[in-house]
Amino acid sequence: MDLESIPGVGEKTARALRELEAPAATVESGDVAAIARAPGVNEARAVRVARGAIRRRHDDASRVLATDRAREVYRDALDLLKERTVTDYAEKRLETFYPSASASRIAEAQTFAAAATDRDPDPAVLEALSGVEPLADPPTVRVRDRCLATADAEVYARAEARVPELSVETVEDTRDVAELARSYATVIVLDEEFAGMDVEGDVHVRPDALETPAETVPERLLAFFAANRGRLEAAAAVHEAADLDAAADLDALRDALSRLDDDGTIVGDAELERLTAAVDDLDAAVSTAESVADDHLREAIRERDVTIEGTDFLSLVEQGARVDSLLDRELADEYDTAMERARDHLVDALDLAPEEADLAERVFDDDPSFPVERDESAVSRLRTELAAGRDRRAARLKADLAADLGDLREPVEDLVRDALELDVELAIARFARDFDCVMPEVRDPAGPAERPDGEDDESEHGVPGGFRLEGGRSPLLDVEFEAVEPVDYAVDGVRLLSGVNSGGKTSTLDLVALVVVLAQMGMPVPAEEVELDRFEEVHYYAKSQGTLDAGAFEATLRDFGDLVEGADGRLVLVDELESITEPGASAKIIAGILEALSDQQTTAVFVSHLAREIREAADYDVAVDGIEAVGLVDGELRVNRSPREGHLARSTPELIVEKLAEDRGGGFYGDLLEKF
Ligand SMILES: Nc1ncnc2c1ncn2[C@@H]1O[C@H](COP(=O)(O)OP(=O)(O)OP(=O)(O)O)[C@@H](O)[C@H]1O
Repeated sequence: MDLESIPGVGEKTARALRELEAPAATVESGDVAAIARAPGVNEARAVRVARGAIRRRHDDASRVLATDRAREVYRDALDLLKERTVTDYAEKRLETFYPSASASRIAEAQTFAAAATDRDPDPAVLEALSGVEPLADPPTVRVRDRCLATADAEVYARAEARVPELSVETVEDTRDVAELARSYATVIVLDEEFAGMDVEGDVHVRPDALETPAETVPERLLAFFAANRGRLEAAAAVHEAADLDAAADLDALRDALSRLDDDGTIVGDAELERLTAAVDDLDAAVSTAESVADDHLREAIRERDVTIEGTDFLSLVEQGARVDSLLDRELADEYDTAMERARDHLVDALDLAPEEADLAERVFDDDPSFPVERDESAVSRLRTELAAGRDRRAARLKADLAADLGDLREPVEDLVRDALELDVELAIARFARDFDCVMPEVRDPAGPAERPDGEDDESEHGVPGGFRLEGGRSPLLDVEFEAVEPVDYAVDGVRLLSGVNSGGKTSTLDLVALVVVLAQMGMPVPAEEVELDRFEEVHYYAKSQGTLDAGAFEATLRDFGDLVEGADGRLVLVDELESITEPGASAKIIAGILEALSDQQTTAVFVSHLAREIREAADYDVAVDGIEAVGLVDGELRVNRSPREGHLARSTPELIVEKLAEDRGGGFYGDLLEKF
């Protein structure tokens, strides 16, 4: 696959991605953590790469978010979802969902989101998720008692690259190998031609050693699993709590992890522990054994009358003969007992096996002496034997464990990824529950032939183009979600939206934008029912803060000039454009924009307080909807939040004048009311 054909992937990123084990599959998987393992590719870039891969898959060059405010709404939508994740992974992964104008992309994302909303966001699962993170590669462990050897320069280079844990040595002949065998406990020769050589030491000829790293450097697997223990245990717990099918055998995984220490060494093997302790305690145990023997002898001597014959006494004095000979003769039995006790102590204290006990016997020889003396060379032999036993056992256990872990290595990648992906799904599920969402119906927009100008095209759903939402409630309002009043609104074509102050006009535009953006991301939307055309672009303009100076005004007019050019398939939402300049000019400008848009397949809502003036300035019959006040209650307006179609809502001042006129029975207020 040509990675550079992914939108946004240049030569440099492509090169980095090629370092991944399976570049094409990884990029396509959307697994942002896996993509971010490419050197120099951070998470933000990984998200862009994953999105680029989605775009390429769907041949989707759409740029739905056409204005700053539209992009803000997307950020808000994303935040609502991201707030409901547990893991960083899921936060990043959610960013791969973008509002698209591609039918197949929206359908794909909808399938994912629909399955996600069926998930149960059980607190136990969320709790377990808190420990899950993408698997990490621990730093390379250096193994110093083993080396690789080869006579071939190419093999040498390959070995260095593939097995950085071991030294790679160059050998020319068997003599060189023998030399290495004296410095390393194990030598692995990579060249076939050395097969059958007769060299002393632990030397193996294994031409496949580079292809079987689990055997060659079991330490690598052990270090990987040790470093990722917490994440793996958490991922296993997530699968159990969520009752998910696990990609790896969880019992086997737990068993393997229980045999592994955090530093990558083996634990839980009684024999290895015995041998390790025996080596460590050998010196202390021999000293204690000496004391045991000495104590016994001291006691025995103290209680004994020893008669020395004159000749013996003479030889003691004259020839410097040792008292040991006396000991031997006089206390032979006691000495034997003392030695036996010393040996027994050694065997007991070190928990020695029978063949080791034979070696231990020799630590205390039969030559009597007082105090008792160990045979250093026997101690050293025993130590060598025990250490060799320990190392052999450790190596075998490591190899066994590595074989078990080798079988788990790939499945655990899936295990962790599935747990992390579950977090993505649960965030969507929680979003859908928290805001009573529904899956919207995103329709193919009718082409010009199907929607002839000026005629209503009643589609098979009974609704013309544009959008129709029922019971929409925006989670972005400044009131508690429970207090948000549902809004129904359907728009086909170009509309002016009038309404009382603070009636909810801006909030309605926000709701429409949010619903459309979420819908085209493939996500559920906060409403009871929603149908919409698939929009090519969303142009949302927020209310400008005050009148613009000449330069900014010109720039804004240019924006709208561009907007009305080829506006087919666009959703245009504009909030109080009149605030950019003085009201008379504003009404004319808005009327002109509406005219231009009404000739096209555009869905537009312009919020304005100048609906009447705009209508007068326009040379076609501008459709006006209104958010109307139901009345004034205790000085506060009660409004119906759902815009009424074809209704110019009265303004707040008009409503207040009307109330005064009613209260006072006409008069000045009655005359004033006439003017509206
Ligand atoms: N659907 C709703 N449910 C509950 N409260 C709402 C709803 N819509 C709007 N509001 C409340 O009304 C306030 C004003 O809404 P908004 O700013 O949308 O009104 P507006 O008609 O655009 O006002 P203005 O004419 O002053 O620009 C919001 O801040 C919110 O508190």
